Parts: sequence; C-alpha cells; structure tokens
Amino acid sequence: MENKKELRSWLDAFGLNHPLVIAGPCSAETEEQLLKIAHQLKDTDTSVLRAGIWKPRTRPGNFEGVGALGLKWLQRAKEETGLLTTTEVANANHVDLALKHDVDILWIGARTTVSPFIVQEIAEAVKGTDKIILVKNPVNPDLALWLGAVERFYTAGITKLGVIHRGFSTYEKTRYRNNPEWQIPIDLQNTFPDLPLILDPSHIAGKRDIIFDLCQTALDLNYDGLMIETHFDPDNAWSDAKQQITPRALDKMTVDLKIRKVEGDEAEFNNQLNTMRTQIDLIDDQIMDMLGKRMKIVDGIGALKKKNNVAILQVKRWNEVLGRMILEGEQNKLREEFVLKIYKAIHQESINHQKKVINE
Ligand SMILES: C=C(O[C@@H]1C=C(C(=O)O)C=C[C@H]1O)C(=O)O
Repeated sequence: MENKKELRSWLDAFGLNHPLVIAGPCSAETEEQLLKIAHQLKDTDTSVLRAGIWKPRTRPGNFEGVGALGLKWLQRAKEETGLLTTTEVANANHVDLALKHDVDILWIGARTTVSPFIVQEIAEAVKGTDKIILVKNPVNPDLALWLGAVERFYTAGITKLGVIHRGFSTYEKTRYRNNPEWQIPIDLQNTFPDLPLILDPSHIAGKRDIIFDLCQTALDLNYDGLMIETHFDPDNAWSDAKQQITPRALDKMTVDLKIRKVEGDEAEFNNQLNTMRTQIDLIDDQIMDMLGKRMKIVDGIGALKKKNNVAILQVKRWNEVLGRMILEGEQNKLREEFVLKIYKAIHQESINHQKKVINE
C-alpha cells in the first residue's frame, strides 16, 4: 500500500473548515440516553455520532454493551439529527449487523487490530461496501502491525480509510491511561501523509482534565480529526465515566482549540523560519560531530579494557556521568526525563561499540 491523495477524499467530502469531530457516549445505554446526546451534539461541530454497542472490557463482569438492539437507536439518532453514525466492530457478525442498520463508519478497536486473523475476517465482511473504516492503533506500540491492519482493508478494496490514535498500553503507571507515544503517529504521517489521522483523547487520557491539552497537541501535529467520548451525565455513565465530557464542554472546547495552518504563507514568517532552521541545521551537524567524537573515545576505552581484561559496564562511572548530565541539563532548561532518555541511548550505543571492539 502506498500513500495516495485519494486516501483523504472521504474526509474532504465533509467540506469542513475545522477538524472532523466524532462524538458520543462510550456506550449506548438506553434509547433515551443516545437520542438525548445526539440532539445535544447536533448543534456543535460534531459530524459523526459514536456509540459503543459491543464493549470489549478488560475484565469480565462489567457492562459489555447493549448489543444489536443499540443499532436501532443509532439509526433513529441519525434520522432525527442528520449526524452520521459510527460504532466498533470486532467480528464478521458485528459487521453484518452494522451494515443492516446502515452504520456509516465502522471502527476497529485496539484489541482487534492486534489480531491479523480477526482483521482479515472483518475486511472480508466489509468487502464490496463503500463504508468508511477507521483503524485504531494496536494496544502495543507497533506501527507495522497498525499499518498492516489498514492494508488488509485496502487490499479488500476499501478505499475510504483512516486511523485513530488511542495510545498504547504500558506496564509502568504514567499520567495517561494509554501512553500517547506521539512519535508513532508522527512516523505514520511521514509515510502516509494523506491517510486521515484522528485522535481519541478520551482513551489516552482516562480522565477528562487532560483531554483539551491532548486535542491541542494533536492539532499542533496536523491531525485531521478528534473522536471524543461525550455523555450528558458523565459521572453516571455505564462505562468510562471518568473520561467522558458533556456535549456542552465539547462545544466550548472546539471553540477554544487553536487550529494551526500546515504551512505559513507570509513572506516575513517564512524568512524568519528559514533563518532559525538554518541555525538548527548547524547545531544538528555539531551534535552528530560531537557524538562521533565521543564514540571514538569510547572505542579507545574499549581497546584498553580488552588489553586489561576489564568489564564493559562500569556502573559507578556511568552513574557519575548521568548525575553530572542531569545537573548540566537543569542549567540548560532540559528536563531530567529527557536527559535520561538521551544518555541511556548514548550509553547503550557505547556498550554496543565496546562489545564490537572487545570481540574483534
Ligand atoms: C566509556 C566507558 O564504558 C561504558 C560507557 C560509558 C559512557 O558511555 O559514558 C560509561 C561507563 C561504561 O559503562 C567507560 O568505562 O568509561
């Protein structure tokens, strides 16, 4: 599969002057609940109503969705509000039912994207339709697996495609429910600039107070849309209560979010930008030059260790280097977390270099 301008035609057809907004409850709970939310969203920037009908839950015993019954409610919400509809499908049977109820957009959940067998089954089931398919990232940070799932739909003849970034599972506790790992969608945009990219801040955040920040970051990174869980009474939602926001809060948020242009058009802006980018290029050259020089000395130490039969890893020295660089970083307004990431990568590469020298 290659990037093609046509990948984004379905999105362009919306004719929006703002990112696509998909909103609605985590789960369809009752007909009244879904219709009430749909009507509240009708007068916002929302174009598509979302609602989970079948809910994959981490543990059994929780509310697992109302099932096919909810599809009728979605259909009615579409008739009454004109909003398009979308739901998650996780097997061929879900697809058949969603198609019967004229759901416009089907999304593939993170737990489904990890399984090529199921993705293939779903791709076969939507073959021959003109449905829009949005593929959420797999739970594990694996870009090839994510794109592989998209490709299965493309190969089945589905051309209206897009991806949803919902964050990645980690064992460590972070401030997020699912770590954003922004570099992965950035890499994806580099390879497929015309594949619509939508942020699902609700599942990354896990709590409503950081949703706005996540959405702004996405717009700063040229995302094409937002999928936001919305409920008129979030605290009493049957699933994901902490991360849903009200349709009113969503409306306010879309007003407050700053939409950036992909490129600047004023000559003065472009001049200043070019000057600063030239400065960055020079500094990047220096960084590479210094890293190369550092690595040459590391090789020298490796040769010395080989001669004296001394181990590569020197924990005491390594901790001294780290401690000194954290302080140095502080003076240069660089966060400890960032300094640690860079120096751990440098240390790993030093070890690789010395391994090579010692085994030569
Ligand atoms: C370069 C050395 O080998 C390793 C690499 C280090 C580094 O890159 O700074 C530090 C300690 C060692 O674990 C060394 O022993 O000084």
